[in-house]
Amino acid sequence: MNTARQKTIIEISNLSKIIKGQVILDQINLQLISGNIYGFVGHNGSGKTMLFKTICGFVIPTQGEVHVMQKKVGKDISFPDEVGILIENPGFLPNYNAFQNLKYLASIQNKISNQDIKNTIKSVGLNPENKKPVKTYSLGMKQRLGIAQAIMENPKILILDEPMNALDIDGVNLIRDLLINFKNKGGTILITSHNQDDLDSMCDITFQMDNGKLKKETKGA
Ligand SMILES: Nc1ncnc2c1ncn2[C@@H]1O[C@H](COP(=O)(O)OP(=O)(O)OP(=O)(O)O)[C@@H](O)[C@H]1O
Repeated sequence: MNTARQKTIIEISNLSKIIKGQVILDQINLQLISGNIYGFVGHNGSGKTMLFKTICGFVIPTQGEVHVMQKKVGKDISFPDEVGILIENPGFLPNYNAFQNLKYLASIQNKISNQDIKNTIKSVGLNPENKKPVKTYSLGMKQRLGIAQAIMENPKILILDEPMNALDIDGVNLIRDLLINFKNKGGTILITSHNQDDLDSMCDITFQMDNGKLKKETKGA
């Protein structure tokens, strides 16, 4: 769906990544419109994480270009602004509690208040007053905190690699509602999952990655 208020938010042209002779991303072209949820599926090692890292400026393309909000990543900007990212395990400080960890990260930009941080922690089903250090958290609790870290500064784009990993059924439902709410307020989401049901229930468009190549697969709900 493309309405007058929606615009191209991510544009990828002829993107390839080759490491030690192995083609990891293979001439990817992609134009994403704001206000949608885009799902990416594919076998282990098909290149989903590498694609996300390239969009975030963590990996430099061998060939091709990535533009996020009309700025060329790696040229106009090193890392795109206003993007919330969850890729692999977020590196939390193990002896800090949830609030202290997010406060520490939020102090880099200093855009949000302590109350904003507490509200975000609550929104992912954690207790902002929990004083236990994050090293005592379960995998699912750490994952929820990782999602909180990605959304807390109210970015325009969310890039989430396997956000539903390790979540229980309540967690999956909570995060799904939170992401749909984010989209309904105009946000754009790129998300991977190995669970097709997770993606079908919220994605506008799903892409299939296969051996570094990308193709549009299905029109979701
Ligand atoms: N730093 C690296 N150096 C060399 N090869 C790498 C590096 N990072 C990833 N790869 C390779 O790139 C390919 C794509 O990996 P990627 O992590 O993007 O897959 P994925 O689709 O996210 O897989 P999964 O579903 O298992 O998370 C794999 O063959 C992987 O071994």
